[in-house]
Amino acid sequence: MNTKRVDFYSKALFEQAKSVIPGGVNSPVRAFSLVDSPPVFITKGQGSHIFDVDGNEYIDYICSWGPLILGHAHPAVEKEIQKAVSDGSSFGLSTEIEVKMAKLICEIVPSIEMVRMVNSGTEAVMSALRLARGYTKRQKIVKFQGGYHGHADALLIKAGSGVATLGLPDSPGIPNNVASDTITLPYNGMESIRHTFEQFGERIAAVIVEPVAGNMGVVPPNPGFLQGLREITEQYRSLLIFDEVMTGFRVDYHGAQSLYGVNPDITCLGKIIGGGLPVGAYGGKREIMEQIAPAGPIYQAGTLSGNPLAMSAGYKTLQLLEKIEIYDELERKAARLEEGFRQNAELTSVPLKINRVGSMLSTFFTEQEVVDYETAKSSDMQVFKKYYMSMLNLGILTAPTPYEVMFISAAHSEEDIEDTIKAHYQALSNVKNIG
Ligand SMILES: Cc1ncc(COP(=O)(O)O)c(C=O)c1O
Ligand SMILES: N[C@H](C=O)CCC(=O)O
Repeated sequence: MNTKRVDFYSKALFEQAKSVIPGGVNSPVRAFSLVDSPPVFITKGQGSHIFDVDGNEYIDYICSWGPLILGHAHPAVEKEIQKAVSDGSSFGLSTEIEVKMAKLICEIVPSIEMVRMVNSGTEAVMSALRLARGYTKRQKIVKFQGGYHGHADALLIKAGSGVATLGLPDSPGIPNNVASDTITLPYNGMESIRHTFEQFGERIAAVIVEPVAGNMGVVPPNPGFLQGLREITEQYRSLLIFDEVMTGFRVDYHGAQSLYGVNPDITCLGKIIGGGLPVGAYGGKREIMEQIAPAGPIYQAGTLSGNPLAMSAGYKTLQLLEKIEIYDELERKAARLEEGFRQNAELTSVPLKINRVGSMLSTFFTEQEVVDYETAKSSDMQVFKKYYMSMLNLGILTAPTPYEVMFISAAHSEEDIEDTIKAHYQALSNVKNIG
């Protein structure tokens, strides 16, 4: 671990970047704006560790915001990508690996009978909404406050992730008529869902939900919440869309839908299924999926969709994840991290709530249980900033906002976990000024 972190080159690069890239970054969460620090500029990742242009080394819990469940530069995944690229990087035509990938996803994810590959989670969700609206011939969509589903117009409303981090209201540029068809409700708030369906049920095309919320920090579904959504959508013949872009192959090999025993009509995937390359997918019941062109009339297309490099990296990743021990190991390491963090909070008397589902973990500086966006927002930002910079200076890289997740990967070693717990103790002590 680092003893003294320098950020000279990161600072200089950020200054250059700001003159040619809006805000100096290609995605807002990378700007580190909340923690008043220049962002780290990365040179390479290896296993659980990542290195920046200033020569700092960190234990990485961002893991590319979720895809790297096997860690950076996994040798078998790297080999598949190299093998694929030597035959050409894109054809814009069909390949065998796309068929293998689709078959594998249909085998693994319980509710998926057919799947269409796209290039990002945003695209997957955007296409799933069009499909839901086209299939049901209804307009309205229900989403949850603090839920993030990418940056499609219809869903960039009361969103989590970078939108919450920057404290932005709903984004300018979204047509009023689009926004007016999106209903936002509190996560885990079954009462308000019932009420909404009583009012608008016949006009609701779909409810979209992160089955474990991960873009306001981790917020697990209350017992019965997902089942409740399934029942009410069936009752009103609306579709239930699980956005498993983050949770798919992360909280369970078969997805959150298997973990909680609820089958949605449509599932959105991304992140892990690309093995670190750009990807997305949406899939579901045959009857619904066959509405997509050219099988049906609902149009959706993509020059790079099913890209052979992304398919090869993703296919190999899913094959490697099939070993049940991987998820047991992830659970064990994440549970140890949670336990260490709890002990540190007790020892330092820092109010801390920890939410965790499998290898997704979040900490909130609050006394309140975090069950939705309102309670997530009770996390003390000043404390977070101080804590965050201490962790970074101690060589632990986590998301620079409480509205994201710590991802534990198969590459994190016992030593990494113990080092992180020690750093956490030091960071909490700094917060209390007792260290
Ligand atoms: C749950 C969820 N859905 C959708 C997205 C959008 O995916 P992408 O960033 O690949 O467009 C993300 C992450 O960004 C996500 O966490
Ligand atoms: N929370 C986002 C996805 O999960 C983080 C990735 C991004 O927006 O850059």
